[in-house]
Amino acid sequence: MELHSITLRAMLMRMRHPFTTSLGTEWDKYFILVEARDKEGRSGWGESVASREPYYNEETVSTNWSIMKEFLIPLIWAHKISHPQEIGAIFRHIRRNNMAKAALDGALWDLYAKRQGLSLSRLLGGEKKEIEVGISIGIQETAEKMVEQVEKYVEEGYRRIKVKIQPGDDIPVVAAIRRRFPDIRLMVDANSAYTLADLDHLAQLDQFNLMMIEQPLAHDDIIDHATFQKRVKTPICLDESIHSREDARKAIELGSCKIINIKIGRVGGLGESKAIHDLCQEKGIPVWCGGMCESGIGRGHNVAITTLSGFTLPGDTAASSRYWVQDLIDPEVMVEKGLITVPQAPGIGYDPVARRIDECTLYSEAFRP
Ligand SMILES: O=C(O)CCC(=O)C1=CC=C[C@@H](O)C1C(=O)O
Ligand SMILES: [Mg+2]
Repeated sequence: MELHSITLRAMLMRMRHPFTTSLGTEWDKYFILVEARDKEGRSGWGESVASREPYYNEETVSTNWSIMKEFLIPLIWAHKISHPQEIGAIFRHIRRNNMAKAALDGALWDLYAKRQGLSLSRLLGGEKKEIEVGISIGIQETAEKMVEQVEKYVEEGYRRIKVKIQPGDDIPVVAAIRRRFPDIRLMVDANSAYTLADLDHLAQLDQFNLMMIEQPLAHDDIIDHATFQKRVKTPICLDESIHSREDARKAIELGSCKIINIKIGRVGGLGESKAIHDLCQEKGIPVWCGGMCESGIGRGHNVAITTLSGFTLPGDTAASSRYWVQDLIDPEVMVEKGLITVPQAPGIGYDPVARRIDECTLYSEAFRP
């Protein structure tokens, strides 16, 4: 693949509604968009899911920008890349910075798929023509407001509901949802808001027949999660703790979880996502695709990876309209009765809209080999 340039854009998109988790509230979306262009003028697109602040993990928009500029983009220029599957190895000696790596990796996979005339889904080996999706609902001021939100998304047809919890906003909220909806597929995500001292309290969640409890304990833990998993019958799902296939292998061996949330950004790209998927499939661990409130570009990548057969649980890739008045892509990601029809056009299959991208660009920088 002979590249002409890589352009980074710092983007700002206003969110329809603020999104609150135990980590804080997001009011708008500040992120990096990557465009990799080949000599024939085709473009591949990727998105970094690092945020303004290092709360979800240690990465931010500014650390991603400098890691890409100083280290990752020069590594791309220094290698002849014939298939994007090679990128993982090219970046390997740069520790972590997975969201920066994944953004460049994603742009190169999209570009490669377009050059081959293949959808990204097919290139990755995905088979599904449609994917089942759920939604992630942020913490609300009251349990009643949470029930209203759940009602809205159940009516829209989402295939499972995930609600954010934190100490003080947990058991009564879940109880209120269950009273109103005894049978929906329901799960909770704590974003590491609890410790081992909360185990008795958290064990009360077992009475609600939840699909899973996502990342209840520390972001860097797999030991205490194993202790907790022994204590509860509800499956534990790891998100923040899993950065690689190796992390997944160790967590599975220890019994730290029964389900894994795969986020392409958190694990450093599509190659590593696929490796975790393959391992989990071999070990009988169901996986699903997490979300980071992505624009349409990141959503497109999420849709493509979800078509792999081991993604047996609905993910967090909701419709574009869940966060955006107007997305960056055409057509937007649409969800009907909880299903997304997988686009068959080359690459991610959703076209970036140049005017919309320009409107949201704060600043940009182009790099040439
Ligand atoms: O709608 C989405 O994209 C999923 C939103 C979501 O749940 C999350 C977004 C960003 C950071 C985290 O709090 C998080 C998650 O933990 O899964
Ligand atoms: Mg999570």
